[in-house]
Amino acid sequence: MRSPNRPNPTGPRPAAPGLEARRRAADALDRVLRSGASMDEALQDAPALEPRDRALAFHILAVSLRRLGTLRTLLAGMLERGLPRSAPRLEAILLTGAAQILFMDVPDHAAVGLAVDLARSDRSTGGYAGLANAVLRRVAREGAARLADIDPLAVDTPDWLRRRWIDTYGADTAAAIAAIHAKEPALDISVKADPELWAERLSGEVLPTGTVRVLQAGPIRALPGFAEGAWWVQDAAAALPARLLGPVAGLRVADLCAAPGGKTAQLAAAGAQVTAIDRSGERLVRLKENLARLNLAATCVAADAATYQGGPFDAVLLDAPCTATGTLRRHPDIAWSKRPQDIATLAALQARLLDRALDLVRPGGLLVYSTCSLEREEGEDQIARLLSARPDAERVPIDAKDGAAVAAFTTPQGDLRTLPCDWMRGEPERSGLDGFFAARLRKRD
Ligand SMILES: C[S@@+](CC[C@H](N)C(=O)[O-])C[C@H]1O[C@@H](n2cnc3c(N)ncnc32)[C@H](O)[C@@H]1O
Repeated sequence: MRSPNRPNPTGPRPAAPGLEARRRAADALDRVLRSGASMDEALQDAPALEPRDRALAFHILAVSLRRLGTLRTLLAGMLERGLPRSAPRLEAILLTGAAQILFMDVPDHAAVGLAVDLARSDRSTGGYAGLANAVLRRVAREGAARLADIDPLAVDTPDWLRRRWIDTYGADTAAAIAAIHAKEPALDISVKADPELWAERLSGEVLPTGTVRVLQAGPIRALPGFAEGAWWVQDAAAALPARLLGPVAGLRVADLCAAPGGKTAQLAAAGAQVTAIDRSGERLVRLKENLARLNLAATCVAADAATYQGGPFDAVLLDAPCTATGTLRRHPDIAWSKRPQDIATLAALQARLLDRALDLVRPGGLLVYSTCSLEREEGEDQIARLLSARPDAERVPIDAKDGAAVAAFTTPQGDLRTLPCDWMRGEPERSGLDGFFAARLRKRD
């Protein structure tokens, strides 16, 4: 590994090991921050990387976004003249370098050396390689101590979200949500059968709701059981809404916003005849690939669910598009890409979808509505509106019959609400789950 002090040799040198993963992480961070791309979008267009390098690039990107406010505060205190305007990409190199030094298991000299190589290799940042070297060496020397003066809860959540969460859930819970966001979440998977066996094979544990939680995962496709389709990736909270439909074997079930198909897979694995509908043809391709790997079947339809003509169905699941503010543990980019006004736009779409979803249920059939949002407008308020507007809908409260672990998340109204800071189980890495809302309704006969 090159030391950051070594003189720059003339002529082309072979790329240092790990440089490509760092380049990809810095490029992706730059895209997320400057053009609002999602983490997946920012990483997917790039030419193929070795799975290990891709996993590393993803990890560096996720940590940089998770601790963005902390890293920016720290760097601002070390850049006497601020960031050079002529080299905006330098910020991404410094952020990803500092993230590796402070929050990842990367030797300081490797993180500094590779960031300097990266700066040098790009025309716009080449002139600032010395600055990158000096700043990141300072981060390595002083960063950990300076972290003590930065309140991650104040800087790593955008103001508008933090204020909303304090209003809705209270200051202590908002602080607990922000604290769990600082930690990397475990890999959660849903298994087709035999969770105990897969927990053992993957050195994981079975959670009270049946999800298997794996702490040391590495590249997902290389894990036992992936290629043979024994399981799929699904957060423990995301696995709950489909279960609220109860036994579905032999029932005709519509999954209205289905892609990439986590809930479709649950319903199909439980024996339902599933019609999986999604507006995005591209995402439906992923759903079909996922079902093929899992050897599960569903009828797939590319359509706008708000105007879809079909059914009636015995049961409908509407996992509506939302701001996804409950998923910041896994998608920290959302904190920085969503805007307050997105809530009203999505809430209007959710209301239309919910009305149509109820139309598609046969009299006496069940409808489950869910979103992975912490915002009331996308959860509790939607159901209050539907129940007051539609006399043909009644709530079927979630209770102990749904299992004690699920019933633990029930609201006073009988809906389900999980928060990222729920399920604190010792170490933060073993704790938490996505923030979800779900309600179960019956269409009156
Ligand atoms: C939260 S994701 C669904 C996740 C999925 N249920 C799962 O468990 O894997 C929302 C999905 O809604 C789709 N969508 C958005 N608007 C839609 C509409 N009007 N009709 C149908 N699908 C829509 C998006 O393409 C996206 O795939």
